[in-house]
Amino acid sequence: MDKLKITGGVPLNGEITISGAKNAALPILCAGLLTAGTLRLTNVPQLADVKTTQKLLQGMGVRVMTDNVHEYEITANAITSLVAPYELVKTMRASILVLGPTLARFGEAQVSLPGGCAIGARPVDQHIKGLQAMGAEIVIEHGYVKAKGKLKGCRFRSDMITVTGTENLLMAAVLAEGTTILENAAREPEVVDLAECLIKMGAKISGHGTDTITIEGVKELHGAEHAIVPDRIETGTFLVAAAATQGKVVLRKTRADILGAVLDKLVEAGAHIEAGDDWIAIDMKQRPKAVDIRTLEYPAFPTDMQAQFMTLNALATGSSVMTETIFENRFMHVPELARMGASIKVDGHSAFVTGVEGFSGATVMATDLRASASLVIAGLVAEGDTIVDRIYHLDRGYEHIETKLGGVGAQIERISG
Ligand SMILES: CC(=O)N[C@H]1[C@@H](OP(=O)(O)OP(=O)(O)OC[C@H]2O[C@@H](n3ccc(=O)[nH]c3=O)[C@H](O)[C@@H]2O)O[C@H](CO)[C@@H](O)[C@@H]1O
Ligand SMILES: C=C(OP(=O)(O)O)C(=O)O
Repeated sequence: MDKLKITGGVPLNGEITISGAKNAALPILCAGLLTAGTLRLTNVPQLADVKTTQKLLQGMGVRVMTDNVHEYEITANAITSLVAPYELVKTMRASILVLGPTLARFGEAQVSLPGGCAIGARPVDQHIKGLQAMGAEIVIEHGYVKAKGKLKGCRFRSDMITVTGTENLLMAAVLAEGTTILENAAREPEVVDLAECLIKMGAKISGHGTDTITIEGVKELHGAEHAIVPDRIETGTFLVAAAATQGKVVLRKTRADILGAVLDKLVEAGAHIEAGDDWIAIDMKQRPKAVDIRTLEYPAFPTDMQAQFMTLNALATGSSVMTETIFENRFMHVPELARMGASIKVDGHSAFVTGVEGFSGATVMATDLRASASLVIAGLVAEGDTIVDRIYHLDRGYEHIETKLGGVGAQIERISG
């Protein structure tokens, strides 16, 4: 199992190029199932989750051509299986995203139920309820969601806002007969990116980016070309890393307009931020000030940035309250940060953080992606060496994190094992 070794204490300085968003690339790769034409994608991040999606699609008979860097061509013109097996779904929950498009195009699909994960139970009941509202017959058997039927447009209001749920239903609705209205829909930029790609493929969609998406079903979609939106969470992670180390960094090929809540909190913490069309610069001259955080659906503060801000708050002057409202168990980084000297008390959905002047390096491990990122940031600041174990979580969502951080001065190396 690979590890990262980080020797802390160097302020980050320089430029980092941001990759395409994991959470947009995964649904958009699955959207390739909706057409016999070729979907050409650029700015696809090189991530373990993208490779898993590639395997999943190939296992269904989809032709996936890639330059193994950032370009993919997906052609689903000779499907051989309508099944997403447990072996792949268990390594990546987002595999559930093949359910909607496969059912919509082929009238049948079987996807292993993802089950819970470290950050919460994460059921997919709303995905299922929405597809049933569109006329699908669904049974859960032997751990699989087995769906069949011809989909018809409907009005569906989900019980809560769900990102992949909205994406699954959106992909199902584009080929359903008639009009579908998705109410209480997720507004995340990755949902918008998927909708824009589907429109290029011939789908009729309006209202994406609002809480009501209207989809007029079409008979078939065609091939298209699409560039994946920049990763706002990777961007935010490097911004926090720069702030925590009191550094000065420019992030290229990214977008400030989809990072509003995160940038506001960095400014509140004392960072100087400038941004242009496709870059963001941060300059942090002093120890951060503590900022209260409450995670919520977009456009509010993202749950996927909570752990990284916890590290920043743990090093700040003053104390803060951080409330997690999206996932019921997303404080797994707290005991690991405590091993490095952080002072954090958790009570229910809130963490009470008292800033300390510094951390000391330690061997730490995490059980999810963003928790791992928070530990890397802590290691960049800590005195001495930090070993971050189980970095397969990081490799799911950060492209060459050690190379990118090393390029701005961090002393970080991957130890293969
Ligand atoms: C691949 C991807 O895009 N992952 C993102 C996506 O995950 P994901 O789409 O899985 O997260 P959801 O938006 O669905 O989850 C939000 C909340 O709704 C609950 N829920 C969801 C669906 C459902 O059918 N029933 C139900 O109860 C979940 O357990 C959770 O408590 O959005 C999350 C919230 O922004 C992010 O943290 C993830 O990075
Ligand atoms: C929770 C995350 O991802 P996933 O939904 O793929 O587990 C994340 O990206 O932080």
